Amino acid sequence: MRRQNADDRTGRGQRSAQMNEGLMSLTHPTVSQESPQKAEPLIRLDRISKRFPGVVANDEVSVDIWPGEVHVLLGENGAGKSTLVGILSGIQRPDDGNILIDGKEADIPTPAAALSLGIGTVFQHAMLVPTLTVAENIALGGAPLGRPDRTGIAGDMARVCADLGISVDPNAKVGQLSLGEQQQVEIVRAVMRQSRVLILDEATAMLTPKGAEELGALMGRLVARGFAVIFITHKLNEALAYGHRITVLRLGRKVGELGPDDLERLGPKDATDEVIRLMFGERTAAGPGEEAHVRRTPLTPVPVFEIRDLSVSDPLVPVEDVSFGIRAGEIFGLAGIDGNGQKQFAEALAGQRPIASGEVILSGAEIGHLSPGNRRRIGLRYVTDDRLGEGTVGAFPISLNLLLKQVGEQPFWNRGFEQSSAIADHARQLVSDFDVRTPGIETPIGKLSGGNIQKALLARELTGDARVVIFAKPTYGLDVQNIRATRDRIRAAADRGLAVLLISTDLEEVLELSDRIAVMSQGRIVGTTENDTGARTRVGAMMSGVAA
Ligand SMILES: Nc1ncnc2c1ncn2[C@@H]1O[C@H](COP(=O)(O)OP(=O)(O)OP(=O)(O)O)[C@@H](O)[C@H]1O
Repeated sequence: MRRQNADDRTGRGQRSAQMNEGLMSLTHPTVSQESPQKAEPLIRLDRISKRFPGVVANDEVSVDIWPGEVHVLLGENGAGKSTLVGILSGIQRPDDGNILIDGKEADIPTPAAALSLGIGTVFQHAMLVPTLTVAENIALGGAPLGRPDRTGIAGDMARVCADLGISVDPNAKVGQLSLGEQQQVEIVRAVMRQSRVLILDEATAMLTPKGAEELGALMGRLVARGFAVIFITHKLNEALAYGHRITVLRLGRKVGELGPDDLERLGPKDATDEVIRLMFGERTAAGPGEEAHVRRTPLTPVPVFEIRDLSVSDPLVPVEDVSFGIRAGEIFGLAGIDGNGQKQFAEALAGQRPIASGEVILSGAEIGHLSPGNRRRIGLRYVTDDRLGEGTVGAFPISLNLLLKQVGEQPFWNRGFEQSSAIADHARQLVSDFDVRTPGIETPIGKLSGGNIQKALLARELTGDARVVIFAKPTYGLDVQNIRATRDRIRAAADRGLAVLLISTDLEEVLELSDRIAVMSQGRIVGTTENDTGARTRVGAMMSGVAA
């Protein structure tokens, strides 16, 4: 892990003056190199609030963005980071609060407005046209620096690239560049459009370790030249290696900020501990009925569901060598930041994706070669997080959706003929048992609220001869009541003796329900722990890429 010295970090170092002259005159007439840490921040977000139905994504968040600093935004999935930068980049409008740029109140109604205010955004997946060259992409959407001609653009680009230490061929087709190089092109484009603030939203998430390191070094060079960088990451080592200031968000609120002095004083180890405490520390607000995890039924000694050395091919996140077992009555939590292979893993277990190698064993029998339907018949159930896409057919009535995985089977179909009264009886029973609020069983399921669709999915997957249930992000996007109802169902399923795999990006949920917890990162299990005292910190550390 590399930390820059204080001069580097504030951009006050001697090297900046001459080195930057060319670039600064080209791009940055307003940022003073003498004192980037002047009294006024470049951007002040003042008590910004943003609400979505059922959730406060940003709750009076105040953040100052200084030139010459990489400002890291940290927080669990759903903490409110993307909403906050979305407000800055003109994608979202705040409900309350003010944005000040250079001390003056600013309105950012559109992405174009953000650009014209000097705020550029670089996304995880580069937003360039792959069939065009680098220079053509840079010229797209308006000529940077008022230069309509290609030669002029190429000249400006060469200067910016040279100054930032980037070597990209302007004539190369973007589709042939690595993702890291594409992001560099986006940064060059933003600089050439006179951006003063660069937002990098999980820009390192898809990069190789080398690509991430190069991007980190480039961020360092940018801030040394007086730019401000807002960097969102889930990796603590990156936050501490490249960040000069760290703001931690939790459940939409700002829960802490470590400035350059704090980071210097604490050093990497104590700063890591402090950030983990802020991100995952004591529960801030217990929801109704939330309580510490209590085991209610004794577990069987032998796992009923076992995964041995399972690997799943995937171009983005391959799953590698995953092994664990779940006993009847046990809830095994699989925590992790979204997009770390959980979906690929769950789909492979459910039979929706081929397994590259390894075994899936249910009650002693290897089932990895079985179709999804046959896995279901022997008791394996999968509650997908894609409720409307993969889990249900929106235009079909509830009654049919409740039987979607049993179409053609007795007693609901007989020699290909629908048995309407059996289907209706079954639907009425489940709608009543699972409290699905609907005008009727013939209502298209797509017309129901998210919470009621989830109830119908649970009804379908938890009834019959279920023995193992895999839940993928089961409460994602639900309101508080439906979250409670879903968690109660999960616990009740385990209490009935089912083996439960709970895949969730919500650490509170995993801690509330699980007996044991594993963390998946980049397709691998990076650690497993009992859900006992200290589990929160251990799991939080593993989720942030810090060894527990
Ligand atoms: N367009 C939207 N409509 C409804 N809810 C939304 C919308 N955008 C975000 N949310 C909700 O707002 C909350 C904050 O989301 P946000 O994406 O800002 O978090 P985040 O910290 O960026 O998470 P992640 O690390 O997963 O990207 C979440 O509960 C999310 O579900």
